Amino acid sequence: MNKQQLFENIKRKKSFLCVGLDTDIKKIPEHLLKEEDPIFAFNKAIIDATADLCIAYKPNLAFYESLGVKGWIAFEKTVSYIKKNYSDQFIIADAKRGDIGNTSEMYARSFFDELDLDSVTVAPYMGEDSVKPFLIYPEKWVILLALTSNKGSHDFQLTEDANGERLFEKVLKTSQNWASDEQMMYVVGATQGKMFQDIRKHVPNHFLLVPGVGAQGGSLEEVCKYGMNKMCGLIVNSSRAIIYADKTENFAIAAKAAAKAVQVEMEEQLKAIL
Ligand SMILES: O=c1ccn([C@@H]2O[C@H](COP(=O)(O)O)[C@@H](O)[C@H]2O)c(=O)[nH]1
Repeated sequence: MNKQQLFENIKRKKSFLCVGLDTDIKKIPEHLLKEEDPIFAFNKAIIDATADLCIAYKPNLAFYESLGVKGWIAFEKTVSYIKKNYSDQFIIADAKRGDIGNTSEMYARSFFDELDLDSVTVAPYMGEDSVKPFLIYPEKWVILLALTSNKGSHDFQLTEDANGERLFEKVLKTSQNWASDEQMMYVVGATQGKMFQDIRKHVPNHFLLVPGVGAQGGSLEEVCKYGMNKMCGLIVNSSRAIIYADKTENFAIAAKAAAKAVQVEMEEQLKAIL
């Protein structure tokens, strides 16, 4: 999917919501445990309930890999289900990969060749040769970690060099030599609030993947105020607040209501640019 198609989906659905499929076997409703593949059964119900309200899904690989082969099978089934039934959805593998070149090449192969996903999150720490192998696939996206939503983002990302440049700024500046805004996005946590102003000074036109609303308490209003651009430029993720809105047999209805509440807020925010 290219940038324009992403924007068309945002306009059509009046939403820039990404539903995070962080599916934890210990948190899903008990009645699903008797299913042959409880994780897939849960995901399928969540996807069917939310697809008209969001433009992207973000399964986080940790939740699947932690279950071994069964988890990987549930992940593949989930991806195939979305692609077959909701082909307009942008799929993000939140895997935070990145290694020496030939190893990154293998990661890229699994997410782009084998699974045909739209994008993968990548850590910038190992530099250009660790990111480039993901960039040889047309219309596939690297989503580079820039300024994350957690407290630990202060440990390295916000530290300054002798010229007062912060590490996340160096990431934004240097990585723009590797790919354009048609192939690269950045992760910026919703909890970073006003910092979106600084982010936009470096990357005015890029899409940003923004986790941290909902369970982590980030403000959608602030993200939009400081981070929205003329093509929206935001994919805002919420995982736990949507998928675990209810733990009973009504979980999918509750997930839909939680997603709807966010979408309504997004529709209001989009009025600034549409
Ligand atoms: O800076 C980051 C980068 C990634 N994440 C991931 O996003 C979701 C957030 O889940 P919630 O339940 O909505 O808090 C999760 O997969 C994280 O690993 C992030 O939160 N912050």
